[in-house]
Amino acid sequence: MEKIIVRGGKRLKGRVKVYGAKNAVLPLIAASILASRGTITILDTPQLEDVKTITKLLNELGINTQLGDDQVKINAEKIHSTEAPYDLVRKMRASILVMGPLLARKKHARIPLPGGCAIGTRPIDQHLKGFEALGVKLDIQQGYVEGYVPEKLRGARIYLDFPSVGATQNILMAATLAEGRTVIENAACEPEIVDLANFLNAMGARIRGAGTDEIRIDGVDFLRGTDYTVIPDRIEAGTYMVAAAITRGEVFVEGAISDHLNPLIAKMREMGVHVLEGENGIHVRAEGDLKPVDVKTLPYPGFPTDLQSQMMALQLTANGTSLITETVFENRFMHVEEMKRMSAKIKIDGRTAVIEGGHPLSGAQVKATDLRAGASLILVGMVAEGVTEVTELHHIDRGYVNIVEKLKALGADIERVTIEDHDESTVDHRSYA
Ligand SMILES: CC(=O)N[C@H]1[C@@H](OP(=O)(O)OP(=O)(O)OC[C@H]2O[C@@H](n3ccc(=O)[nH]c3=O)[C@H](O)[C@@H]2O)O[C@H](CO)[C@@H](O)[C@@H]1O
Ligand SMILES: C=C(OP(=O)(O)O)C(=O)O
Repeated sequence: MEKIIVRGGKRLKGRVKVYGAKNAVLPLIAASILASRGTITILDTPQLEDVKTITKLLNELGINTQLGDDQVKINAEKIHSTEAPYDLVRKMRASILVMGPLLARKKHARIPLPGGCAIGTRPIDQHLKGFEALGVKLDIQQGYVEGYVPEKLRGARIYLDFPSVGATQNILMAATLAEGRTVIENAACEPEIVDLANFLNAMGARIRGAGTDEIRIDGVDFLRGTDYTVIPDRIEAGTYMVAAAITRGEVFVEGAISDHLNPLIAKMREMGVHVLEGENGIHVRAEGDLKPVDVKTLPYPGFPTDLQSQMMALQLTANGTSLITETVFENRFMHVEEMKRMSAKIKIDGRTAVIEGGHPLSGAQVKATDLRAGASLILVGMVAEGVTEVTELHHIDRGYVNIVEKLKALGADIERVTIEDHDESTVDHRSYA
């Protein structure tokens, strides 16, 4: 078993560089399925477990991939299969993003239903509604969703009931090769959507309006390979910004794009954290008392749910009562019970967490209940008295490369260790996403 061991009390200082965005690169890799000519190279690709999982998934479809140190090369000229294996999909919900590209390219896809996960039920009804509007026939049986295109995909006007990031991406990808115009209304506006549209346009697609709530796609006959650099990870950047503030340190987060992080920057400033937005990154400095602040998670440009637990860690160090209302996922407070083991004073009232800041925190043995929860427990550990041990690291590895090394370089007392565990089963029963 692996653990991250943190000893609290160190002030972080220095410079940390963010990698390419997990939530941008996964859809780009899925979208590569659409390129029937030439090779795609995605630069600044982070070496995350999720990236390895989706490239393996492409390999299962017969697609050639080469994952290098900071790039992935994909040649999807030949595709042998249109069925995604359950073992890969259960590891990573973003696997569902291969469905739109497969339907567009091969007129068929059979994908295991991704199911729920720790943070919520996460249905895919909006993805499926979009596919049906484009002319896909769907059949759901034995835990799989199967789609086929009897004739051609045809452009349509699709209104999303909620601006789902994944549904917007899946429909956008399918529509690139549909006949005529598709309009996605109430589309998600996240920077990762804009990045996907820019990537598809570089492949020869005709997409306008990405980044607004109405995206128009005019179908083309084929897409081709291109070289493309993925955007920096705003959630990784935000995590290091909080790491600087929570330890009352001073850190330059290189590569962070402030436009992508406006809600976090605004809330940190309300708390009294000094945030300087530069061209090449964001400088964060904090000292002394911080003020409590109320936060509500929302689709972009609102406060991101993926930074909710990290923000909660910071609120624990503010003087007074803060609130967090989680409106995106119905069960994204799993970290609260773990934080309570570290003496955090938090109460949950429905979708709102009431955080009593300013009380001493103590190190404890805790487990990462999901990806961002894992990061937030490390953050609390950095200001807790004594030793914190975080387990279930497979969650953290889905989204953070070298988090221990990066925090150590900033001065944190942190290490990752492997403990012999004789009772451990040899069968991997872990569910990841
Ligand atoms: C790989 C990736 O990019 N993951 C991100 C993506 O996830 P993901 O794309 O899964 O998130 P969505 O925006 O789709 O989900 C938001 C909400 O919509 C609901 N919903 C979604 C689709 C659907 O068909 N029906 C439905 O009800 C979900 O259950 C959830 O409550 O956006 C989330 C919201 O910013 C982030 O937290 C995830 O990190
Ligand atoms: C929830 C997340 O990812 P996923 O959608 O892949 O589970 C995340 O990145 O915080």
